[in-house]
Amino acid sequence: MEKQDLLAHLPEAISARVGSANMVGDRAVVVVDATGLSAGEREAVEREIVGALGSLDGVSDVRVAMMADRVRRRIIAVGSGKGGVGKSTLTTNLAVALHRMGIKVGVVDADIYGPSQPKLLKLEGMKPEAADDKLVPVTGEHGVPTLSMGFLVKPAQALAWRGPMAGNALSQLIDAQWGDVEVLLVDLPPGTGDVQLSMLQKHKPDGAILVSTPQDLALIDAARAGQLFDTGKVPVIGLVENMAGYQCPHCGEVSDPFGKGGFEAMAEKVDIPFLGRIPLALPIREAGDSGNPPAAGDTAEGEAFAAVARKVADWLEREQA
Ligand SMILES: Nc1ncnc2c1ncn2[C@@H]1O[C@H](COP(=O)(O)OP(=O)(O)OP(=O)(O)O)[C@@H](O)[C@H]1O
Repeated sequence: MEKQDLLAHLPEAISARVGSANMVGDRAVVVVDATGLSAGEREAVEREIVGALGSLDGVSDVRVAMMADRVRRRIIAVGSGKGGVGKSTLTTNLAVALHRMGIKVGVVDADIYGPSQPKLLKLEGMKPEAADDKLVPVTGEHGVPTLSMGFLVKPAQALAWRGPMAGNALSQLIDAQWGDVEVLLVDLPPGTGDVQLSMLQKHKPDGAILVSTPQDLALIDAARAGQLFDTGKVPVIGLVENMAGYQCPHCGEVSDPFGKGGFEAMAEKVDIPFLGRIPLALPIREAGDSGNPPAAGDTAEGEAFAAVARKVADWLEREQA
């Protein structure tokens, strides 16, 4: 029996998903594209195929293989020249904003020395389980599947880690059961260490977003020149200026203690797209502490993150095309 003969016995909705179907001796072997199907739907598809083909003359056994990982998953690394500039805050809010736009996004918190995604996404106390030797990301109320170094190790332990251990831990997070996640945002530790190297060598990102505060211009400029991303031939999607301008908690007026416009000019000079400006605003810090990302709401701060997310979505679309 040829593929067409076997497909003729399956409902159209199922045969449309069949990549290959052939007979190996008296066994029918069917490979199905299970992209986007839940575990229950996959079981139902498998039952139906076994039921339909198992009763045919000449078929004594049916094997169904589900190819769940046909999703073209893009990895976007979020990095910074130095710590404390809001890289984790941006990653969280970008993920929540992209999720609200209907993009299937997941977060890897690769910051071994200061994993903060469990707190930012209100996942503290949750633990990922393992299935088929792979971690299953946890998903909280913000709807973003997440895996964090914080789930694997205590920060004090991680301080003693050397390259290979950090690299292995990163691989466990990235090669996890991400299901139908299309975009994986990776919150990197600051600077250029073992995790970043491992990221470039083993899990080359499709693009990178750099975060900086306005007064770090010189630093990021210098950092960029020697940027791992450049040498690793990872396209920089753009720069985000965080803590730009101070928003008065009383009157809401924004002032610019570090000046204004220099960041954009710098982005232009080094020919990197400017993705947007996030104000230095008390609600952003408070939201981080309570695990309620502003991007989940419709405040001015939430809109600032949504604007960056729209540019990232544009990039994803262009890159796909
Ligand atoms: N735009 C902002 N307005 C006010 N507070 C902010 C803003 N962005 C970040 N913060 C606060 O600054 C602190 C550092 O932010 P965050 O942890 O996101 O930085 P990071 O670059 O990831 O740091 P690390 O190097 O520790 O990973 C946090 O307390 C966060 O709530």
